[in-house]
Parts: sequence; structure tokens; C-alpha cells
Amino acid sequence: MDIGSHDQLAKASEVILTNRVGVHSHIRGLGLSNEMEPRQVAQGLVGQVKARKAAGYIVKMVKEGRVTGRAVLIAGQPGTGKTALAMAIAKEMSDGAPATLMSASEIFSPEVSTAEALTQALRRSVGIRIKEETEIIEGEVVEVTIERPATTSGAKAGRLTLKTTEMETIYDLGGKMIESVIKENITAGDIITIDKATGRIAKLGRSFTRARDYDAQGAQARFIQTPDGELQKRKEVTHMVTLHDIDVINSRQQGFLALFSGDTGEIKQEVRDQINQKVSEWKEEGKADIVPGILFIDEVHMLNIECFAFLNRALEADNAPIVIMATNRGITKIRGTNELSPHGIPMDLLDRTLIIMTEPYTSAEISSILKIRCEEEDASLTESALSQLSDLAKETSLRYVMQLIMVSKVLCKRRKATEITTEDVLKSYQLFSDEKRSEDWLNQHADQYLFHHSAPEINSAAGNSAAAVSHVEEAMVM
Ligand SMILES: Nc1ncnc2c1ncn2[C@@H]1O[C@H](COP(=O)(O)OP(=O)(O)OP(=O)(O)O)[C@@H](O)[C@H]1O
Repeated sequence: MDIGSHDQLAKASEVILTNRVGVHSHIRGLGLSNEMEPRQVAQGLVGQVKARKAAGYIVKMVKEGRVTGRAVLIAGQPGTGKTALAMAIAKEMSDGAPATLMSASEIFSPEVSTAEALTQALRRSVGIRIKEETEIIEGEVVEVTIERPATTSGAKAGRLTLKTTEMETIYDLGGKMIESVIKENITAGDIITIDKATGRIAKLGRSFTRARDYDAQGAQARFIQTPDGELQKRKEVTHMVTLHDIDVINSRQQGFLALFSGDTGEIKQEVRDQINQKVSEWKEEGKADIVPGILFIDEVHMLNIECFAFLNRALEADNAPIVIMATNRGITKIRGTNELSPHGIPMDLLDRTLIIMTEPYTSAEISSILKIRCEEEDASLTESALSQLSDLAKETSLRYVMQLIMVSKVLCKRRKATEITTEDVLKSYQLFSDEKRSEDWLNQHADQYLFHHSAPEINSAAGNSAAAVSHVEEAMVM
């Protein structure tokens, strides 16, 4: 069999190692200093300092658990980083309270009502930190013996001797435990814990007394003291689940498997009432803490008046999460009505909302964002190609230009070069139209299309964009 040349194999492994790069994958946090001051470029975010600082205060309040049921609106022109900001907030929260990110259109589905979908989203954003005492066995492994059966059908038998500084015990191992011991590669001298309820084995490190046993210890070998006292101990562990997880597990017709399929259907109000009551009992008994998190609803203008009324009410409930909304709409109709309102959001909800405005980027900021994106997409480009992309972003949009990076990279690779040049950028710009050029095209060829409505304001916008595009083309030909 021909297993392929070295080159072919190298190419195949290159494909396997390729990481998928998402549109916001470069965002790692809000990039704030300890004093809550945003750095101009940090953790993948560029500029937008006022909005980042405001977002930082929201995160701080949520982390301190001091607020519940607030509404925040991130408003700004398209492509000014509203979703990027929400992603950064979610990253900042990653180790604590839950953060749910969704688009308003996800609320509408044939399976569940909008009220149910919103309730599920809200309850997914409230965490319950459950404290539990579990029994563990903790000690240093003195000896592990696993007897393999002579026939394939026979069961394995095993014994594990563990000790502390004060005692030593031999445990018989069942089939599952034997598997864990083999998988974790447990050997004499390891300090381990065994969760008695689940049988899960965790390696804590190697015993100091064995530090000189082998010359070749792994670089990360962690040496620790042999535990003292009893082998069996009680330890407090905490788990974080969301209210929605508890709802699903307790909703009989769903079962916990619905958590994996995401197909939870409607959950009865009685189930939720019982769970709320149980959770407040746990809270009073000190067994659990309620941790309200964040629900981010992008494109919030897509919600209709009923959804807004529902949200308004839901925010008044105890332990409601912070609802962060984002929109790029100006003064527009509230869906489901003929009423105009700023951002398409009813005034009563706007009135209780903290608004964070995002501002358009300067040329230098656009250039910085593009540079970060090129690094993220592993694309190296010449200085002139970068400034050409920045110019194009001003004429078209930041989003469109970000897409050109990947196309230019493919073109560059095809001509076996390593650095994207202005020619690659120009070619990709000519291959893929931006929104303004496609609109311009439609207006020019209106008579060849079906159902073409020529709106005067669209025509004038297209006229401007045509001028802008020809200006870019001129600049690129030079
Ligand atoms: N300040 C920033 N720093 C780094 N990347 C950014 C910044 N702002 C925007 N981006 C990136 O630019 C792209 C467009 O931004 P984003 O989707 O966040 O805009 P938006 O304001 O949500 O737009 P829309 O109103 O159209 O939904 C994304 O890939 C985003 O990650």
C-alpha cells in the first residue's frame, strides 16, 4: 500500500491541525487594569475605552453578587464592537456566574412560546452554587496489584494499598476502579484521592519520600507530603449548576438527556415553583448560594412588544440575571406596534436601562483591529497591504474587510508566497462584492431583476458608495 510521500503526509497533518477561527475568537477579555482602566489595546480589544470601562463595572457588580434584575443596553452603529464587548464580558465571567449569549431571533420557534423561550434563557443565566460534603479516601499509594485473567472472559482483580503517616489499609478494587487506576497510570509513591460516591481517582502529586527513587522524573512532577490522619475524610466540594439545568432534570417528561439535545420543550410552571422553593430552602440552610449571571440578547430590536413586556416584568423577580441587550437601530418601530421608539425598545424598558454607547473607530483603531485579526488568522501581510485594508474598511465596512483577510491568504498561498501583498487584497476585493457595490449593481441593472423597488434614499446612498468604491479602485491602481 502506498502510504504517500513525506510531503503529502505533512500536508495532511497541516489540515488536521488547522484551528477554526471564529469572528470574535481574538477577544479574550475586557483588557482592563486592576484599577478598572482600559488599556488602548489589550486582550484582543482595541479602543472603545468608555464602553469597556462601563462594561467592567457591570462585570464587577455581577461578580460581587450585589445586583440582580438590571437591564443594560449596548447601542451603536453596525460593526462598532457591541457583540465583541458582550463576548469580552462573558470571558471575564467564565469562572463564576453563568453568562448566556443569544440572538433575539432565537426566541421565536414553532416548538415553544416566546415566554417559555425567554424564561429558559433567563433561568440559564442564574447559577446555583451547591455545597456538598463528600467522603474521600486520600493517601499515598504503597502498592497496586492488578491480576489479569487467564481467559479474555474472566474479570480482572486488583488491590490497592494506601497509607497516611498514621495508618495503612488494603482496598479491593472493582472493575471500574481498575480501569481508572490504569487510565490515570497510578503507581507506588503517588498521592491520590478517591471520591467514594463516584469512584473518581485524582492524582495530587508524588510523595516527597519517593523524590529520589528515579533519575528521570517528569519536569512537572509535583512533590507533596504524605497526608496525615485518617485515610477517609470528609471534604466540602462546590458545584455550579443553572436554574434551567435543575428545571430540566426535574421535569419528568424531559429527563436530563434533554440537557444534551437542547430540546427541552415547555417546562411546567409548577415544576419551576417547586424548584424555586427548594432552592430558597437550600439557601436558608446554607447548602446553596444563588448567583445571578448575565443574559446577553443581541439584535434586541427583533423582540416584539409582548417579549419586551415579559422582560420588563421578569427583571423585577428576585434573583433575576442582568440582561444585556445590543442593537444598531436608531429611532424605529417597536415590533408588533406602529409606535416609534429609540432603538425600537419601549420607553418603559428603556427608562430602567443603563445605556452604553459604542463609537465609530478611528483609522488607527481599525488598523489595530485588522492587525489582531491577521495574527488570529495566521496571515502575515505587508505594511502597504495592511494600510490598503484599513482604507477599504473606511470605504466599505470593518466586517467585509475582515473577510477579505482569509481570501487574500488563500490567494497568497496559491502563488506560493508567504506574505499577503496589495495585489492579493485587490484581487479578493474584485472577487467578492461588498454590500454597497451589490446595491449599486442592483440599481444599475434594475430592469433585469424581478420585484425591484427603487427607493430614492437607497439610490442616493448607492450613488455615494459608487463614488467611494471608484475612489478606492483609483487608489489601488496607482
Ligand atoms: N474594539 C474592538 N476590538 C477588537 N475587535 C473588534 C472591536 N470591535 C469590533 N471588533 C470585531 O469587529 C467585528 C465586528 O464587530 P461586532 O460584530 O462586535 O459589531 P457589532 O457592533 O455587534 O455590529 P452589529 O451592530 O452589526 O451587530 C467582529 O469580528 C469583532 O470581533
